[in-house]
Amino acid sequence: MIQLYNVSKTYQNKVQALNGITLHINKGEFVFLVGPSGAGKSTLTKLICREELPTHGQVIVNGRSLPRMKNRQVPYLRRKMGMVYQDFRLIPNKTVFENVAFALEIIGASRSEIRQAVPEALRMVGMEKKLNMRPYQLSGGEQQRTAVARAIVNNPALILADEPTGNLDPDTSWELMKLFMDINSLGTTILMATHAWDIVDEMKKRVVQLENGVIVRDEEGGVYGHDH
Ligand SMILES: Nc1ncnc2c1ncn2[C@@H]1O[C@H](COP(=O)(O)OP(=O)(O)OP(=O)(O)O)[C@@H](O)[C@H]1O
Repeated sequence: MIQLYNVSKTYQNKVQALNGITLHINKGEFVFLVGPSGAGKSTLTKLICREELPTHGQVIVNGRSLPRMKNRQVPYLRRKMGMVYQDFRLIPNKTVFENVAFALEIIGASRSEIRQAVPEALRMVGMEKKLNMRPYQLSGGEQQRTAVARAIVNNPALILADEPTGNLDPDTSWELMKLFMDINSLGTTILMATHAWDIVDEMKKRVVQLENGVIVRDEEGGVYGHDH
């Protein structure tokens, strides 16, 4: 599903964020991306959703080469992926329902598709009773659940999550992780950058560790590591 070959990324200010990364992720995997701040985790996720382009190397997602992809094809790539961020990124003046529906509206879904898919996604994350509330009326955990509903409403093959529990307390973080596990068990591939070492240690999934822009460990059933 995701193949990176010898990928490097140097930003315009000459900071080299990634240096010769080769990584393959298969359909259905759950992969944690760990490593100290500045190691290159966010940069890696940005290359996979083509928010950034590599300076060198190849990035292939769903069989398509992203560096070669034309800008106008990017929306089609993004339809097959859902993104979840640390800061939720909900639209403040839209309700829970409208936030999730918006992900479908921008890809031209019909009203009947929206009426069917949005309540389904909200049920999956346990937000079906709060569909008329706005983000400021919700707890952090509820906001992130809404963001997860928005990420899954289009049935994506892949979810990219960048520190999704970074703003949540431990109990809420665990509830969210259970939700990600449920989504993964239905076949969705998940790549999650995180500093939540206790969650990584407990879940025993594949762990890819970055340090200074290189992969220093790639381990099935791994733990977070020693830098915490
Ligand atoms: N848009 C940018 N322009 C210039 N440098 C950047 C940019 N984005 C990231 N960097 C630099 O690239 C390096 C890797 O950053 P990145 O955000 O990928 O790390 P990270 O592992 O996600 O860190 P954190 O855990 O703190 O989120 C850092 O040195 C960072 O300052």
